[in-house]
Amino acid sequence: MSQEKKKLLIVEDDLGLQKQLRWSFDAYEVLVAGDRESALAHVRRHEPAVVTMDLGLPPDPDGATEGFAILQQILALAPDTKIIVLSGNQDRDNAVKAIGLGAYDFHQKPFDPALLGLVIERAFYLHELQRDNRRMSQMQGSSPMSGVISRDPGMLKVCRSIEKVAPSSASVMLLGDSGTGKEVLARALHQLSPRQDKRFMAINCAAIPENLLESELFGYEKGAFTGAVKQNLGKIELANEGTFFLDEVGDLPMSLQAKLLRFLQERVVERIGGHKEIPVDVRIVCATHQNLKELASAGRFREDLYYRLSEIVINIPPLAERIGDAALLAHHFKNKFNAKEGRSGLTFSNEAMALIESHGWPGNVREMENCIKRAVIMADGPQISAEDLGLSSLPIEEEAINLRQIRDDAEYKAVVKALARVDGNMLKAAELLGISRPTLYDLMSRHAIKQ
Ligand SMILES: Nc1ncnc2c1ncn2[C@@H]1O[C@H](COP(=O)(O)OP(=O)(O)OP(=O)(O)O)[C@@H](O)[C@H]1O
Repeated sequence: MSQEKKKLLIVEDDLGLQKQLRWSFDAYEVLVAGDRESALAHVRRHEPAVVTMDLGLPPDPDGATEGFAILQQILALAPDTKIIVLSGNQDRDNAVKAIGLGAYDFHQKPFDPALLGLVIERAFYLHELQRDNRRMSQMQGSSPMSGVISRDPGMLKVCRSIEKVAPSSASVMLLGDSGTGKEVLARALHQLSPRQDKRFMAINCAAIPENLLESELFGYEKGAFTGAVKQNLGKIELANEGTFFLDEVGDLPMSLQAKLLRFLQERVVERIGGHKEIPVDVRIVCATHQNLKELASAGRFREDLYYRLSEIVINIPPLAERIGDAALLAHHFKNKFNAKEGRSGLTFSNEAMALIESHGWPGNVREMENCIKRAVIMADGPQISAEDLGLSSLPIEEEAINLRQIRDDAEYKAVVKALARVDGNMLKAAELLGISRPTLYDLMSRHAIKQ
């Protein structure tokens, strides 16, 4: 099946450069425009996700007024378009101004095909990500994933994995720290599976004493032990045809690990005190914050059970590693508790937001939820102050959201990391970064990085 090529629009009046760009990026469907009219016609007709453009275009080939005008018109027509400005050495200021007008990035002429290729690839990636994100938020309310608030690429990947594995019957293991949303995701998986109309039963292996856990899982017959005055079905049996969620499975005692394994192999349960094998059809989802592989090699978790439970493993990133999610979730919970507490219009002060963004959130989303709940109750005026959050750390310097600064920081970090990884070998570092050696030298001198 032929896959449709992604569309890249090149706005350039120099015929030689047009050709060069077309050749360099033939992995895309390249559209070319030499002036405003044809550029806008292509945008209307093909809606390219990424545009590269020269600012000096007729009727102002030596200035940037026409380039700026086209840039603004493209963004007015298709605001999500990622526009990469190709600028000469002398019009760097204009390129920066173009970023201020909404361009995605700029790249210096003469262009380096490998480096520009990377920038273009990243722009397509970002465009796709934003489209997926919008699709997700449009589905809000109707999709089982709507309860999972995130814009972080890692977390969105997790959501996509859940959507992918949900229709199968594979057992899924969710790995993540406490409060990262393992249960929310397990429920979403159930809702997206063909078992959605049946029960979702959950049990937390760490919260139930060992002697009760067995009867909770497998049930018991009347008279099985003192106090067993009537028959009681276990959670596994109750989940028949549905999904059974074993939270904190790493805390399952050894004796029950053997019993669970037997169930997974034979798919029958025997109630305590009973003599009948009862067939049960459940989809198993489990979760833990522990390193089960380590537990297995330390002899505290059965390896055979581990492999049975982990047909598909999904790693959930901690909140501190999710880009932009702290602020997003804070707003989400603030709106939720505002509505609950009847406090409309409550906002965060700048200091409170800076603190939210800089806090490490060791308790992840649960800590955030509790913190914002408290803050909504504590806030006196129309704003939530940093004190209302009740967090011990003080706000650190406000994080930069200036695009240029962020890009500079990222560039600096990538170069330093690449050099460190290859022990200072320039050729290898350039290869790793996907740029030419001269470009690497340029970057190093710009960021004052010593060889
Ligand atoms: N991405 C998210 N968007 C919105 N709410 C979330 C998200 N992740 C978690 N929550 C909320 O945070 C709380 C904790 O989530 P959950 O119980 O799923 O975490 P967990 O990883 O299972 O925790 P534990 O390991 O301690 O059982 C819940 O109230 C849940 O609704």
